[in-house]
Amino acid sequence: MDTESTLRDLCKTYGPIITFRIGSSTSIFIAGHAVAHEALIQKGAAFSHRPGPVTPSCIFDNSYLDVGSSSGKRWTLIRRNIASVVLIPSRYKAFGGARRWVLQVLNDSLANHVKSGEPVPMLDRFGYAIFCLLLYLCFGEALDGKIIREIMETEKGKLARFNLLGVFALFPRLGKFVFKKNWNEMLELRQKQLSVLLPLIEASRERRGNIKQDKIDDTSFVSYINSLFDLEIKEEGGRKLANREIATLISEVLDAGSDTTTTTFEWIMAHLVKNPEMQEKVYSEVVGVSGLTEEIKEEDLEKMSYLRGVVLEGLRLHPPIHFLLPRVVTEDIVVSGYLIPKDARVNFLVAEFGWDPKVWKDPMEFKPERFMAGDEHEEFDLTSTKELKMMPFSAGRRICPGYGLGTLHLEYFLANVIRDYKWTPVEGDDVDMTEKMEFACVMKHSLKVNLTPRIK
Ligand code: HEM
Repeated sequence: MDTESTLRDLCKTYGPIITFRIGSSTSIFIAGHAVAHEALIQKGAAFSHRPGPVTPSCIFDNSYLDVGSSSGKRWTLIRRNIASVVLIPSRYKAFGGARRWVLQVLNDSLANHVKSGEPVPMLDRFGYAIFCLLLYLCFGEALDGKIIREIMETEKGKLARFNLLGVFALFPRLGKFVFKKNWNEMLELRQKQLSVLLPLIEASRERRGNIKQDKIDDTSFVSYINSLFDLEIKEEGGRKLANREIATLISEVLDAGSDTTTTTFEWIMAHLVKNPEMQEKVYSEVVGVSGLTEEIKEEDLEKMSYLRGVVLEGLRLHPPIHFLLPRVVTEDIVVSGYLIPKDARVNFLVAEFGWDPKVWKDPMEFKPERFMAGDEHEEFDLTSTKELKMMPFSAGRRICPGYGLGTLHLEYFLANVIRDYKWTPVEGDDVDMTEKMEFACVMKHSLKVNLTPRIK
């Protein structure tokens, strides 16, 4: 039995909050909706510090970014900045040109598969497309395919060793001694990462030259890198970020936005392949709103309530992240009657919230209708401000800054690929829904499907 299901069972037996004490350190896991809502939304300010590295790359550089947020300042600055680029809908919608380009990249690769008659490995195809898109968001331009592959390879290599990062951060000397081979592999990956990213950053910096800050209003297109060039670190005399630090931050967005979106997409496609009638419903809705061949616009997606239900249901049943980035409380606080002592590490059983039978009827079934008109979850609020029912993007001050962008990407690509192709299982393949925990919770056996173009 794995740690997560053990924790789930303990919560079922002993209540919504489980405390472990080892020596002087306290770890707390929260599974109750009301407790989590109060902790993250009402008392979120007390949960503001994070121990250990904030991102995988932080353990490499002894820089401003390295700080495990002991003052919270690093996080606040970086967090506000990323939010200013990806959280404002009118601003991320301005990346429409990039989405169209990536859709073309995806379509070309799917068309090649159809020609070859081979089943399509979904994770790989869609994963590459999302990477292209995130790199566009970071650099403000379409990068060369070879460079994209190189960056993707190093980021994947780092994420594959994600579990060891905590060890290196908490026990730097011992960790590097005991896991010497892994540490050397990580250093090699960091070198590779820098060798690709630094020249790109340098070229962007040169291009930007003396141009003053982009006119930032709600609708302007702001690439992430330009927002980083403009950041000033007040605590260090107003200095600007160094190129290595910028590489780290770009890598953070790539890691946070790629596997999460790709994995959710794969799970959703798996359900739609298993349930062809649901796939046909999505198809009819998309064609009804956008027509058979016209471009699917962002405003069209807002009219597709079944598609939205499919995406929310995918996020509920298969949240890619099962534990949040760890928190430490800054003062003794009482949450829903439970005392959480200062310095306790707190985490949340993310998946458990979406699977709770007290909140969700038939929680383990994939039912997009539960989010549609007439259902009690019709007005579902992904940010959990009023009530917490599930939290695939977390909740409160630290909610994923990419939640709007992530759902838009899922809706946009699903609408397009389902309108263009009928997706069917490979003969003899049952579509295995077994989970496997990596950086994200992925399908143990990656989805392979056959595609038939809808319009010949
Ligand atoms: C389906 C897609 C996605 C899911 C399910 C998801 C989920 C999450 C979760 C659970 C967290 C942890 C929050 C916490 O600890 O409270 C997180 C953090 C983060 N996500 Fe996402 N995410 C997605 C897509 C994206 C995208 C597209 C981007 C950016 C382009 C992004 C950027 C980030 C960043 C930068 C953080 C760290 C925030 C911080 O340090 O406070 N995510 N995400």
